[in-house]
Parts: sequence; structure tokens; C-alpha cells
Amino acid sequence: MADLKLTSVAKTYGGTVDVLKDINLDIKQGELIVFVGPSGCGKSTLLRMIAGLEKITGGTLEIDGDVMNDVPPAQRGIAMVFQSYALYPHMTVRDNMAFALKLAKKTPAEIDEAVNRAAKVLQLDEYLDRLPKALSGGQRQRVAIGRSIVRDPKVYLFDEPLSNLDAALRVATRIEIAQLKESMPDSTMIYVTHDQVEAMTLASRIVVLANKGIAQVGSPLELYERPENEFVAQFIGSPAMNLLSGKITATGAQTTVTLDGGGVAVSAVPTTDADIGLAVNVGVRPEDLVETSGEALYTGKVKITEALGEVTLLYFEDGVIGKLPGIHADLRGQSVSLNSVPEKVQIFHNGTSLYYR
Ligand SMILES: Nc1ncnc2c1ncn2[C@@H]1O[C@H](COP(=O)(O)OP(=O)(O)OP(=O)(O)O)[C@@H](O)[C@H]1O
Repeated sequence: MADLKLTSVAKTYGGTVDVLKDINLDIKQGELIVFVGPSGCGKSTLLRMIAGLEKITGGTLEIDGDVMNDVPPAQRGIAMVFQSYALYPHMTVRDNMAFALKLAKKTPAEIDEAVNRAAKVLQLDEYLDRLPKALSGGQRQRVAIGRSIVRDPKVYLFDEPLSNLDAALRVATRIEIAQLKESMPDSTMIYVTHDQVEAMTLASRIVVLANKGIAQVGSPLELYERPENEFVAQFIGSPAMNLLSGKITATGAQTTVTLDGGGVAVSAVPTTDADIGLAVNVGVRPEDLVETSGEALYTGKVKITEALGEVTLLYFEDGVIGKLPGIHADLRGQSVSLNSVPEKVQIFHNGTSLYYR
């Protein structure tokens, strides 16, 4: 199993179109790294460059200290699982899983052992003699994963493996992937997804890609609780973090921001006297706002409510969103005041968190 190191990795298509620039990333053996980012930011391109399916046009990719830039895909010790399972329809599950090993001229005993081991990990034992058409989508995806496990690769790459599954199956297969990772603690995995829940629940670290580079790398909770910049603050979490503009009016261990909308926010992010008067955006997540009759960070009129059962989303006229526990459909059309505890209030200046100065 393997460590990966990307140093100043770049991708330019046709010599002119920059897709990725200066990507620096150290991935340790046993990590499950998730790439997220807006559509078209280069997640799949980066994964495909690691796999060797796309040429690296700048920088270096090392696996266990060996530069891999010009090593063909088959010799990188990598297995890739795609969103379309691409199983051979005329072959049984067993033969699908054995195919690469037969090509690699493994003995029948070795093949049997590897296929049986993978089938056990993926709970596919009872399906080994079926054709793919007699399997559910989730089972097919497990066979696709099984095909990579039998090869015992150094690194597993997953390109949105669950995106073709319906909602319930996605949840079930996501949990299976988490269990699979637990059963193979030394394997290194890189996973591309659009799905926030997959990213938050599976990742040991998330890499947020944006504007051709890395916006932040960190554990799911680091990204959620301490986003380095407004982009990550709004990209991680749903609905997105609210941003309210204002000026710093008191500094110290806690910081007071007088907001342009009239409210006052107190943040646990420390500042100094030099910050008095600084124009900032205060960031607070919808779920961290609570109703108050006292000092408020925000007061506004509720335009729409969405009662989801365990929570109600409040959409205010000026775009602010609140998420209150319980059912509050009666707040529609009402003026509501909201506040938050200082620990949950972020402060950004020119898009960057003051916490990381
Ligand atoms: N062969 C190519 N020539 C030129 N540009 C390309 C080529 N392949 C991809 N691109 C561009 O590279 C960018 C990154 O594409 P990529 O598929 O890696 O994004 P992504 O983040 O995986 O997107 P999505 O989330 O929509 O799947 C896109 O803007 C895309 O248009």
C-alpha cells in the first residue's frame, strides 16, 4: 500500500487551456481522500492523471517515492472504479472479477483465492455464478469494486462510484464502502464525488478544488468548523453558510462586528486594536442560528418556510437562511430575530478567514 505525493501538478489541454495549476498534496498510506468542488473544476482530471489515463503537463506525481509521470497506467499499481460499472455482460460475477487476473497469467488457485476473498469482503459470495443482468445496481457496483480488490492495488481510485444508484441504494452502498475501507485499513483511496454526505462521512481528509487549485485540505470537521475562506465556507454544508457584511467595532479575545443590516455579531475569533473598522463578512451557518428576543445578529422577515420534519428552513427576504429544529411553518411572513454563539461565528476579510492569519 502506498503514499502519494503531488508536487506542483498542472494540467493544460492543447497547450493553452489551464484546468489545474500548482496542485501540492501529500497523501499518506491508509487515507481516504475525497476530491470535491464545483462542476468542471478538474476533479476527474486530477484523478485520471493519478491513474495515468491523462497526461500530467506540469509537476510530478510520486507513488512511494517513485516518479510516475510517464509510467503506463497498468504499471502504477492503481485500480480505478468508475460510475458506470462497465462489467462484461456475458460473464458471471466470478469471471468478471477473475478477468484481470487471468490476463496477468495467475494460476487458477491464486485466482480462486483472490476472488473468494474479495467476494467475502463485499458479501458477494452467493452471487458469484450470476450474470450482471441478474444483479441490482448496488450489487453490480460491488462487483466493479471487487474487480479492483482482486488485483490488490496500492491505490484505489473511485470516480463518483455511487452516482448511478437511487437514493436508498446510495446510502447502503456508501456504508458498505465505509466498511470496506475499515476492513482494509492500510489501503489508500481517492474518491471523487458531488455528494456532500459522502464526502463528510467517508473522508479522512477532503480536498476542495476551485479556481484551478486547492481551496483547502482538511478533515471534514475542520472544513465545516474552520473554513479557510468564503468559498469553502459556502461550499461545505447545506444550505450554505450565510455571509453578512459589517465592520469590526470591538476587538480582543472575542470580536464584535456591527453589521450593515443593523445587527451585532460576536465571534470567538480573536482580533487586535489594529482591526478596528476593518470591513468584514461574518459567516454563520443556518443550523447555528437560534431564535432570540434579546440581542440579535440578524432580524428579517421570513419569505418562505420549508418544514422537513426534524427541522424547518426559514428563507428570509434578503437571502439569509435559518434552520430551526422542529416545525415552524407559522413563522412565514413574520419578523424573526436570530443569534448565534460566538464559537460558531466566522469572520472573513477579503474572502479569507481571520482565524488563519
Ligand atoms: N480533452 C479536453 N480538452 C479541453 N478541455 C477539457 C478536456 N477534458 C476536460 N476538459 C475541461 O477540463 C475541466 C475539468 O474537467 P473535469 O471533468 O476534470 O471536471 P470535474 O470537476 O470532474 O467536473 P464534474 O464535476 O462536472 O464531473 C472542464 O472545464 C472541462 O471542460
